[in-house]
Amino acid sequence: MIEAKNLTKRYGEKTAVADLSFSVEPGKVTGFLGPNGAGKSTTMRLLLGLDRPDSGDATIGGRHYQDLPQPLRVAGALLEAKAVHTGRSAYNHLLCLAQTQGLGTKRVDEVLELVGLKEVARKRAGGFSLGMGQRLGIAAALLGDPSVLILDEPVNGLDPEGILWIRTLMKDLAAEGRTVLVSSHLMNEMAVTAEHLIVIGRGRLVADCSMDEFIERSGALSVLVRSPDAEALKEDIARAGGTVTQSGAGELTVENLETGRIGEIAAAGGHVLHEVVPRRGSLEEAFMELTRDSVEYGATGGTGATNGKRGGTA
Ligand SMILES: Nc1ncnc2c1ncn2[C@@H]1O[C@H](COP(=O)(O)OP(=O)(O)OP(=O)(O)O)[C@@H](O)[C@H]1O
Repeated sequence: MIEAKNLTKRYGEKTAVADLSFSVEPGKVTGFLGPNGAGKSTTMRLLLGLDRPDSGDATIGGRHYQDLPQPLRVAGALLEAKAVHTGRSAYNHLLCLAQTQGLGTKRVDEVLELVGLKEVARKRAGGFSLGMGQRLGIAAALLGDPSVLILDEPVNGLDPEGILWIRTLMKDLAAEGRTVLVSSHLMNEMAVTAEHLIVIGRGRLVADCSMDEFIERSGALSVLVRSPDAEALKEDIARAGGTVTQSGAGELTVENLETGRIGEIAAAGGHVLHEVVPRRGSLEEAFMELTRDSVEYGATGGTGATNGKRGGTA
């Protein structure tokens, strides 16, 4: 279990994280979302004791990360910027890490196998592609067989096969009862990976709820209607208070009215219906809707500021 209590972190004038509280439960993948510059990486660094909060507290399993005697056995992390000694082989990189925690060479071989780097284990990590570097970072996170995983953009640089692999891995790790906190900008990927969401904007909590609840809360619901009488039906639906747009020949998209009510309107007007399908909004739509006021570096209406963040290392 990860706990953040009233975390606040300032960099000069800039408040990166503001009075942020949440807890991450074991047994499910929790997605950590927020627009660029929202404070996700800073929060992860605070959780891992890589930065000190100005106020508040961050604990993993009830203890500060920096107080854990063998931290890799409790929490594994992948942060955005990699800290691999470029001259070292993947094997030696992991072996050095393992030795600091009293872990043997057997575990190094196991994680190399698990992340699919066995064949290139003796090659210089500096020559690795972005995707291979991510796999090595994930291997390092898994080295101590930890009960908590904190992964910042783990799918970054991975090809479709790699993305599917990490998705399955995260779900399996959660199903084993581990706590998995993962950030990503890929909404479609998050939608099929995370069960719970913590969403922040401008360093503050925007939502802490299940994926389903988050999408429902945004109100991004519509109904797809197919009818040979689309033109006439469209007028009846609009008269009944529905927001209706013609999305194709004989196809309508209706907002503000539920499927049952649309069926009643069609029956009352004698319109034939071929299809009435409720359409749940996407995570992307919900995210855009609920974080609209928290976007710091948007394409329009922004301040023109650039993201002046510094890379972190783990
Ligand atoms: N070391 C630092 N010094 C100064 N400002 C920083 C530092 N680290 C982060 N910031 C600022 O704090 C804010 C939050 O940054 P952070 O990297 O945590 O956001 P993020 O949600 O991870 O963003 P992204 O999605 O772009 O990776 C940003 O405005 C960033 O510029």
